[in-house]
Amino acid sequence: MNAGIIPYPHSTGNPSRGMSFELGGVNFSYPGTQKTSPALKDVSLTIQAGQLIVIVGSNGSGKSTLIRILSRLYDPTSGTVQIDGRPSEEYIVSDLHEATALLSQDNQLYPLSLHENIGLGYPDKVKDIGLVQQAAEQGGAIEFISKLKDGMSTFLEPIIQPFQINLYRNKTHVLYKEMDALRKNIDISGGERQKVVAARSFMRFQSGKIKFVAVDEPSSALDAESELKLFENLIKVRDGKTLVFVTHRFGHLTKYADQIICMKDGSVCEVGSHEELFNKDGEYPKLYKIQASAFTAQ
Ligand SMILES: Nc1ncnc2c1ncn2[C@@H]1O[C@H](COP(=O)(O)OP(=O)(O)OP(=O)(O)O)[C@@H](O)[C@H]1O
Repeated sequence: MNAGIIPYPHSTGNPSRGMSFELGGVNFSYPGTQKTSPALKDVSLTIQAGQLIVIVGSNGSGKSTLIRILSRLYDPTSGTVQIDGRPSEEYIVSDLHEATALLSQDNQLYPLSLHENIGLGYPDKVKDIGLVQQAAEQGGAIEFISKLKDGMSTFLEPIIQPFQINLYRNKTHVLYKEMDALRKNIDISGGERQKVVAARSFMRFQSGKIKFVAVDEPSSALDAESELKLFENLIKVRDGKTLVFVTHRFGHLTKYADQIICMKDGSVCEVGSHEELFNKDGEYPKLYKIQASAFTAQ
């Protein structure tokens, strides 16, 4: 990856409205991949600052890869990416990452309390109980956290291995009871993990540095109602941010979108609003109708 020297945000573009993107003829193959066709093929598109974009398409069509290029986790194999009107490689990569909140299935939780896991989104304010609580609510995590005996203080995945070696056969040892309690880790579900990570993103928003929010398929872990709530809460704080959402669920998301980007086999096959795309004989109405029929079929 090319490391630039220009800080972000920069006076070019209008970062106060969110990050803008312009992709020209982007091709991308994963390093060392066995696949003969690239993950992205000749992708050209424009995302204006502050827009709400929804990316749809069938499995393997390149949605997550596009998000990774926009988030500058990878540079294209060929083609150009402009951010706020400048080649993306001119910027300091860590600055771009600091201005980006990426919410995906890959997100990590740490062996810390739930409070700390959320507060880490904005370390300067980790001790601000009210702010962390608010982020937990916005991420949709507060409901399940309030049902835990220790609430926000619940510790996730404690690392006990190094301490238990001399204890596990000695049940009378004074520390055995402590160790036994620790061993009963709080194991939270995939959807609950996603909500904690979402809460951490809302905490990051408090820093005022986030200009681009990418949400990659929370629906694989979140139920429909939780996804809708997360989406509504993101909409409430979207001011000054560009929001890109990848989803397999159509409806509320796609109807709100300024632009829907529909992908097929690594290429962008259609771009437009729900109304524009729905009335054409293309991939979008096909995917939409397949999904609708799954709910209406007897
Ligand atoms: N880390 C990786 N290494 C190699 N190939 C990858 C990697 N991630 C994705 N691919 C390949 O790149 C192509 C596009 O994948 P991508 O994950 O972007 O699709 P997607 O539209 O997000 O799919 P899905 O809806 O299944 O999540 C696929 O052929 C996939 O197998």
